[in-house]
Amino acid sequence: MSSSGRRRRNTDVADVTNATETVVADGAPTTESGTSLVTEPGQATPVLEPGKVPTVVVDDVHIVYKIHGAGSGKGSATGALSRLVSRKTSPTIREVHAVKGVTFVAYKGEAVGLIGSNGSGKSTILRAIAGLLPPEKGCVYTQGQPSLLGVNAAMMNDLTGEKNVVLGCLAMGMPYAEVRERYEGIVDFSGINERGDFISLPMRTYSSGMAARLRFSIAAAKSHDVLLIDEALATGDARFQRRSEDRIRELREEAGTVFLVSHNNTAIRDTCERTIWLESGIIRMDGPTEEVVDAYEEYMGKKK
Ligand SMILES: Nc1ncnc2c1ncn2[C@@H]1O[C@H](COP(=O)(O)OP(=O)(O)OP(=O)(O)O)[C@@H](O)[C@H]1O
Repeated sequence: MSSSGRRRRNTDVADVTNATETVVADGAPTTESGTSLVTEPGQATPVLEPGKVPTVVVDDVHIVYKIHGAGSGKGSATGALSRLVSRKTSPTIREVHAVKGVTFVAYKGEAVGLIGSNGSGKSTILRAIAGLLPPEKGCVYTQGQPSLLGVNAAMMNDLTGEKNVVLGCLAMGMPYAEVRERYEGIVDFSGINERGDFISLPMRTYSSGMAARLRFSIAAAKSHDVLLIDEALATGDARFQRRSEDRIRELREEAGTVFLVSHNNTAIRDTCERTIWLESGIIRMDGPTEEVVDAYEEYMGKKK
């Protein structure tokens, strides 16, 4: 496996194994079957861990956003004058190096929390795992098709909740007969109809919490090899959060891997046994949730 280049691949476990075998060949521990990996914090290459099945391998990933037209002074008279004088026709491109050499491996049946202060790169790494952002350098390997569930995930605001449930399920590849079968369950889980027939109203009439609940309910209706959740739990009320946490546990038992990005440390503690702490695009800590969240809370306390 090459760990450089602007590439992202979806591979099966066998491909992941083959890919990582090359990387770990020089002295890193491998399993007998060679099918699983371990990552140690700050380590540059993913390493195999015995007896586990890898579902996501993030290998020295760098993500750089390029912002076009972000040159200083753009739009102002002085900016225009300086462009005229310097004869520059195109405005400057600015780069934000959001993720800087992140390496880790996630396994089947794991729920992994992603924490860190604002702008630390959590959502960016999630989008890279989902295949929505190409790495500037490094590779992401995944088992199956990862599904990203974010509070901003696209829903058709002018369509009713009902239509969005059907479209969302079809978009996840569910056959129409199964959508009809699961429809009631999804609406019940979301609790949208608890205070009236809201499901027949356009999504634009929903509060952000209601919309997030419906999104979660649609995504959670299907088993995913890799489910990526960005803050969805933070917006629901306490009862819905408990229900979502239970569902996340079930999804993990159905053989998937769940990633949860959240500023709600209680949700992270209750849902994930492993947590990765990112700061300024770099992994600061990766380990058991209790240890990592304790260290993060101490860091945030000190920062105040
Ligand atoms: N579309 C974008 N274009 C340019 N820069 C971006 C874009 N999205 C994010 N960034 C930058 O990348 C960095 C990481 O952002 P990201 O959203 O991944 O952080 P985060 O840890 O999820 O933050 P938060 O906790 O506030 O949601 C930040 O510096 C941010 O300004």
